[in-house]
Amino acid sequence: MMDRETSSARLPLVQRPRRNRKSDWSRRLVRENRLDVSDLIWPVFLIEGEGCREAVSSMPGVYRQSIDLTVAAIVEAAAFGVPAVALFPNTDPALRDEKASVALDPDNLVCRACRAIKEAAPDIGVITDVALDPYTSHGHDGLLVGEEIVNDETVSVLARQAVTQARAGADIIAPSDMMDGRVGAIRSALDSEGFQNVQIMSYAAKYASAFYGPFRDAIGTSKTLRGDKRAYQMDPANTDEALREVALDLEQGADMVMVKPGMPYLDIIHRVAETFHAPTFAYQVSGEYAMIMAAAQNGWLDEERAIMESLLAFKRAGASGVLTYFAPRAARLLQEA
Ligand SMILES: NCc1[nH]cc(CCC(=O)O)c1CC(=O)O
Ligand SMILES: [Mg+2]
Repeated sequence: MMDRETSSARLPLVQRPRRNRKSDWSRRLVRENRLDVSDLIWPVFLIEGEGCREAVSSMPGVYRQSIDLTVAAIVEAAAFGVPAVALFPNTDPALRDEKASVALDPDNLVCRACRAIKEAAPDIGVITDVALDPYTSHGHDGLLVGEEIVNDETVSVLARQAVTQARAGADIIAPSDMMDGRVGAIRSALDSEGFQNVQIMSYAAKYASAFYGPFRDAIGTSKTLRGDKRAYQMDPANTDEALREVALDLEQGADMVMVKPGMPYLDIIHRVAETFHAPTFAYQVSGEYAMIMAAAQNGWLDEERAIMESLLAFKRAGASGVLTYFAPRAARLLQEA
């Protein structure tokens, strides 16, 4: 029997939320969200050559690799069940020009990689990036005329770039440029070339963010980028505008939409998912990757726990999946768990 003093200290609570947390089996039983390998899209960086592998110094553990090594890594990721990869080329600076000519070359790095991946790993989805920044001498996503990134002229190049990628076997075209009207133009260009089944994942709400820094190191645009991208990427202060952007892209034929960056924009992901009920993806961008890795390398964070918690947060916010440089690692951790 309890003595009078102890029992009088008991709070008269009917609800004790801690009861459900008392053991692992119980926590699993009431868990609301789960991260699954099928949620992961792996962005990879390409370079020319054979057997070539270069570290991206601002992204510890991430490499730019030639097509052969990329294909081998993707075969492995596919075996773990990663459903899709996203390709980003580091173009030889000598090949970059004002018109982004290489974007339309059917034998550019991305197109060759696409064909090689489709051949070696036919069951993984290949996502190609539509934007001109890997190909322009000034590092902008569109054509620069005077001081302006011109919208409509850029859109017609983007539509041709998309068709070029579809011909190389791309499964999903992902425009990351933020020009107005590009989703509609890409949809009709794809359809008129017989690519009705090629999907569009639109970077619908992409913000002008400081968190893209390491990515620009990876594709070699940090040094060449003239000015910034605020005249086409969104103002980090805005939410309603993100909903208007998403609405426009869905009207124009986007099959999936994306919010980018990820963790600082979980509120946007949540509102987009709740409002449109369309497949909504988050991009955990290079700067987010760099933050977690830098803190972990300093011993300030538990690396694996921080990775998995950050990814689960996207699911909780309502994302259908997440583009993350941690994809192969997270896939392995999920399998071990
Ligand atoms: N088309 C540009 C593009 N596509 C993907 C990223 C960033 C991805 C990342 O930071 O991981 C960017 C950077 C930018 O807008 O300058
Ligand atoms: Mg838009």
